[in-house]
Amino acid sequence: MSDAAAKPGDSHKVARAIDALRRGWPVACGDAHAMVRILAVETADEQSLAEFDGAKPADILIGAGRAETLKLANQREAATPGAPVRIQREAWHDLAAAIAIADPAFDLNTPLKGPFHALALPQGEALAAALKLARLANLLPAVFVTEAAGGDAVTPADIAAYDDPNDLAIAARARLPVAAAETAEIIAFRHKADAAEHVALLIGTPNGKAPLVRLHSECLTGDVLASLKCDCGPQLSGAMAAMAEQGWGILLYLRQEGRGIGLVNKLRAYALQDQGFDTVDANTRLGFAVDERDFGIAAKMLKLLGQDEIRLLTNNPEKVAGLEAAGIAVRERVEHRHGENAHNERYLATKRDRTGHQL
Ligand SMILES: Nc1nc2c(ncn2[C@@H]2O[C@H](COP(=O)(O)OP(=O)(O)OP(=O)(O)O)[C@@H](O)[C@H]2O)c(=O)[nH]1
Ligand SMILES: [Zn+2]
Repeated sequence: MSDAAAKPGDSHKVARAIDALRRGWPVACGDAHAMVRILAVETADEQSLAEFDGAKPADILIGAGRAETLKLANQREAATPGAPVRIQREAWHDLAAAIAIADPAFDLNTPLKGPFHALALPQGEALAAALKLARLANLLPAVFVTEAAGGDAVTPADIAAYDDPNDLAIAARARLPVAAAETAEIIAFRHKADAAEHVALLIGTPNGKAPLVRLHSECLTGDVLASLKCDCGPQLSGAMAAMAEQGWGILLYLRQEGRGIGLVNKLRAYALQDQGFDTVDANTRLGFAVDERDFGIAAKMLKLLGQDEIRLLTNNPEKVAGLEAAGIAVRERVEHRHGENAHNERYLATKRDRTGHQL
């Protein structure tokens, strides 16, 4: 098997695998212990599935949160919404049926009948890595899966190392006067594996004190379109105003759209919210964790800026814990409430009641 020779944490292989999944091409994933081949359900077509299936139809791998909606219990780690659940493919599971298993959008119109049979997961590590690969590709965590006999594969170790915050570096910086503050500097960061460029906006002038910091996760709908479904737009401008007023602050604009599930999946979550599910249940019904973000990236950005003691504008204790775990001392949590309206009332109530936000 050639992966014994490959260097661990091979980001080229992961990048190629992500690209392949998005294009609807099969990918081999695993190591010397267990290896599988996968094909993303969302990007498969009749022909690619027929080629992939071979003599025995490939099974379907989904996230445990989605499996719960389908009334499927996982044998392992059923409590983790993102854990893999392997469904035995039955004769009636054609591509359309597989898409209905993967995507909850049509659950209410065409309830899935089942019964579904979950299989044991002897290749658990390879299967968990396969689902992480689909998530890194911003696809639904749902893939066709079949055993692979060996050959060149992307390994769980490659995938685990792929989004390592230590691979982040400052790429460019320039003065950027903004409406909130004429004295400001923008700094762009690049990650060797990821095309998404994170940004820091330094507002005002360092004064030797712990800066006021805001971790803002990208929200195209809120930041650009002024969506009323969330509080992101007003929180963004509110953070810049607070920093300008204090004379020294750092806004981190993190390219973690939709709490890390990507724009398309966030809009799928919105469609589920139109059906009555809240923001937490919408994420888990899609097979994602409630929050897929990794605040290690933000911590690394702060360290590259020479700041390891901060005051944080947030209502989310997970942000404080995530930064502290990554070596940033959060000296103070500063409440950050902005932009409540009739459309985001339920969203904010869900944050307060179900995700521990201090609202
Ligand atoms: N998946 C998903 N993401 C959402 C939803 N609504 C907003 N978001 C995303 O949530 C992120 C905004 O989170 P933040 O502003 O960091 O808010 P927070 O984690 O609640 O914490 P604070 O605002 O700091 O208290 C953005 O990436 C949005 O795109 C939703 O219903 N589903
Ligand atoms: Zn938003």
